[in-house]
Amino acid sequence: MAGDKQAGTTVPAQAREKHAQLAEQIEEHRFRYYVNDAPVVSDAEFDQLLRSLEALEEEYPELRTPDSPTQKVAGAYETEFTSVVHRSRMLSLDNAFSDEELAAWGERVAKDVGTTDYHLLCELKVDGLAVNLTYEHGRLTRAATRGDGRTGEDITPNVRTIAEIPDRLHGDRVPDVVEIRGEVYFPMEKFEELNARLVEAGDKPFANPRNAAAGSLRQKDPRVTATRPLHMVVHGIGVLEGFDGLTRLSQAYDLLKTWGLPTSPHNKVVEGLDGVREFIAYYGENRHSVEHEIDGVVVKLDEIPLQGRLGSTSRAPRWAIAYKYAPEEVNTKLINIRVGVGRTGRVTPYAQVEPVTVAGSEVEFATLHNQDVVKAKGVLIGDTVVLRKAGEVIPEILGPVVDLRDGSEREFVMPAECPECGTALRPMKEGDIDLRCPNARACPAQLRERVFYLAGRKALDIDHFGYVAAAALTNPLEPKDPPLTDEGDLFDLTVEQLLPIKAYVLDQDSGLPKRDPKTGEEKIATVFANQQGELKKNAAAMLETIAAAKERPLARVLTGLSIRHVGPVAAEALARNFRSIDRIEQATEEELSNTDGVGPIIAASLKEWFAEDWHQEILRKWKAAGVRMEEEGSDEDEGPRPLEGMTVVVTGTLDHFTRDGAKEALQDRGAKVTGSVSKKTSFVVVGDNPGSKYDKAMQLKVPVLNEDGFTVLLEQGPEAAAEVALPIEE
Ligand SMILES: NC(=O)c1ccc[n+]([C@@H]2O[C@H](COP(=O)([O-])OP(=O)(O)OC[C@H]3O[C@@H](n4cnc5c(N)ncnc54)[C@H](O)[C@@H]3O)[C@@H](O)[C@H]2O)c1
Ligand SMILES: [Zn+2]
Repeated sequence: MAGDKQAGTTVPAQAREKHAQLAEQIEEHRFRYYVNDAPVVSDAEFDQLLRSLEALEEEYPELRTPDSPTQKVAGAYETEFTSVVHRSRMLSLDNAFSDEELAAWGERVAKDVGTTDYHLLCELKVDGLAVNLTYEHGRLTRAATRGDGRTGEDITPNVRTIAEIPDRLHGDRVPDVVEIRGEVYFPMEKFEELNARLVEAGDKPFANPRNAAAGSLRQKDPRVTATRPLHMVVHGIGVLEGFDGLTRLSQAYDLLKTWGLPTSPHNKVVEGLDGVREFIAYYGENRHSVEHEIDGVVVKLDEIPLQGRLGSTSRAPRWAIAYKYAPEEVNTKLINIRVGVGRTGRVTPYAQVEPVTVAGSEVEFATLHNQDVVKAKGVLIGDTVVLRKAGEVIPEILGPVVDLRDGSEREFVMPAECPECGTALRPMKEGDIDLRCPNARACPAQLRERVFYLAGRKALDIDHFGYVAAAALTNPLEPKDPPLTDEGDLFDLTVEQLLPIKAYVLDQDSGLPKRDPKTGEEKIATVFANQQGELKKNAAAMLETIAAAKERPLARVLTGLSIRHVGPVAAEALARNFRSIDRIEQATEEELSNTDGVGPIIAASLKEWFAEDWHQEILRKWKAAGVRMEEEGSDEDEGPRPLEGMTVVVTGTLDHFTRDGAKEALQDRGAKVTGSVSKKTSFVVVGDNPGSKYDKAMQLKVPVLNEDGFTVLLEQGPEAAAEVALPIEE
C-alpha cells in the first residue's frame, strides 16, 4: 500500500507533505514576527500562506488537527521574558477579505444569535501588537503580550513606561479584577526618526512601525522602552470580577474611558451590514487621517450576553470579524538606488525596486529624498525592503529586512557628478543637504524637466506636450542639434524642425528610456512624424496650443520660468502686485519681499534669476515672439490709475470687502499692496481686529484708514483719504 496514500487515511501523501511544509513555514514566520519582531515576508504574503493551509484543510479535514497553525493563536515560544498565564484567553480574529466574506459572517451571526434585537459595533483594526493589562482593585498589577493566547510574556515594567496607560484606574467604582485588552502602536511619523537613531548607533533598523512597536515594547531593559513613543488603544475586556451590569461593549468602552483608559474615538455602533459597509468605506477613504496605522475594520456584536451565546473557536470569537483593507505594504527587492535631476538642478536619490503591485498599481520606483535619508533608513542596495504606498502619495521605502541579507548588499554612494551632464555636484549654499547640478542651462536633465514643467498644467498647459516631447525637443538622438537648447525658442518651433526628430521614449518617473516588454530593448520613436513623414495630428495640435499659449496670463508665464521657489502661488501674487515682468525685474528686493505671499527668499531668488544673461535672452526671445508679459488690463490707456506709486497695507476684517477684493480694488487703481508696514507705506487700511500692523502704523505715523476712509481712498483719491485718516495715538 505504499505510494501516495498513508495507511488508514484518504489524504494523498502529496497533500500531507504540502500541509507539513506550509505549517512549518508558517511557524517559522510566526517566530520571526512574534519573537524576533523582524518578519521576512509581508503580512499579505503571510496571510496567503495561512489561507493556502486553510484551503488544504478544507479539502482534507483530517489535516485539521488541534496543533495545526490554523487552529492556534500564534505559538508558545521560549523567550527571555517570564511567562504569565492570562486569566481568560486572548484570541485572534477571523478575517474577511471581501464583501462576500463579510456578508457570510453577518448571515451566520443573524442565524445563530437567536434574536433580531442586536447591534454591530465597528472599530478600527489598529496595526500594532496586542497586550493584556490586569488591574486589581484599580491598580495595574501585570501587563503581558498575547503569546499563544493562554500564556504570554510578562512585560509589566515596559508597559509602565507608556504614559497613556494609567497605573491606577480613576473613579471609586472600579472592579476587583479586570483584564483590559488593547493594541500598542508606534506612530508612523516617528518611525523614520527611530530608524535613523538605530542606524546611527549601529543597531538594526525596523522594517515597519508595527515591528517597531513590538520591538520597542519587548525590550529587556524597560529604560529603552521608555525612550520610544509608544501609544495604546483599548479594544476589549477579558475577565471582569466584582462588577455587574455591563451589557453593551460600546458602553463598556465609555466606562473604561472614565477610568482613564485610552479608548478609541472612532468606534461606532451601526444598524446592520450596510452600516458596517459605510464605516468600512469611510475609513478606506480616510485611512491616513487616523492617528495610527490601520489594516482593517473589526466588527463585533455589541451585546455582551449575545457574544457568549455565539462563543469562540480555539482561535477566534465567532461574534467578531476583521475586515482587512488592501495591504499598503509589500516586500520587494531594492535593485538599485539611482539619482534623478530635477528642474532646478536638485539631485535626489530614488529607489528602483523589482516591480510590485501595491494598492492597485504597479510600482517600480520609490522616493528617497536625499542621501541623508538613504543613510537614516539603513537600506542597502540588494536588500529586501518594505515598500509602502499610502493612497495617492508617492511610494516610499520604510525599511530593510535585515534578516534576509546575505552579505552581497552594498551601501549607496551619492555620486559626485551629475548623472546626465557630468558636472561636479555641490550644495547651493553652505549647510544645504541637497546637492545640485550647477549646469542649469545646458544640463539635459534640467532642461528636459524645465521644458516639461513649462508645458505642464501649472504653467502654459500645452496640449500633447508631455515628457516624451520635452525629452525629444531638448535631447533627441537625431538630429544632432536639438530644436531647444533652452526655453527661449519654444515659441519659434517649426514643423520642419519637428519632423526628423528621433528620441528615446522616456519614463517620467525615472527619466530612463522605457523598454519594450517583449524584446527588452530601449524604445526609440519618431516622436512628431507619422510613417508617411507627415506631422502627427497631436503634434499639430501641440504647435497650435504653443501659439495660443502666448496669451496665457502673466502668472502662468512666470510660473513656467522655473525660478526657484516661485511656484503658482507666488507667481500669482507677483503678477497681481506688479502686473508685468518688467516691473518685477525693476522692483527692489525689499519691494518684492513686501508683497503678500512673497518673502525674502523668493525675492532673492528672483533677483538672482534676472541677473543671468541667458535668462534675459529667454525673455527677449519670448517678447519678440509675442508672449504676453503683462497682466491683462495693465496697459497705460486702460483708464486712470489714481493710486499709482502708492503702497497700501490691508489688515483685519472688513465688512464690505474680502481681503482679495480689497486688494484688487487697490491694484486696479495702480496701488501696490504689501504685507508689512514700513515708513514707505502710504496707507494702512484696518478692519476689525487689526493686530500688530495697526500699532506699527501708529508708531511710524503712517496714515491709518478705517473702512469708511478706505472707500474715500478708492473713490476720491489719496488727498481726501489723508483728511479722514484716524488720529495718531501717541
Ligand atoms: N509577516 C509575517 O511574517 C507575519 C507572521 C505572523 C503574523 N503576521 C501578521 O499578524 C497578523 C496575524 O495576527 P493575529 O493572529 O493577531 O490576527 P489579526 O491581526 O488578523 O487579528 C487579531 C488581532 O487584531 C488586533 N486588533 C487590532 N485592533 C483590534 C480591535 N479593534 N479589536 C480587536 N482586536 C484588534 C488584536 O491584537 C488581535 O489579537 C496578520 O496581519 C498577519 O499577517 C505576519
Ligand atoms: Zn547636470
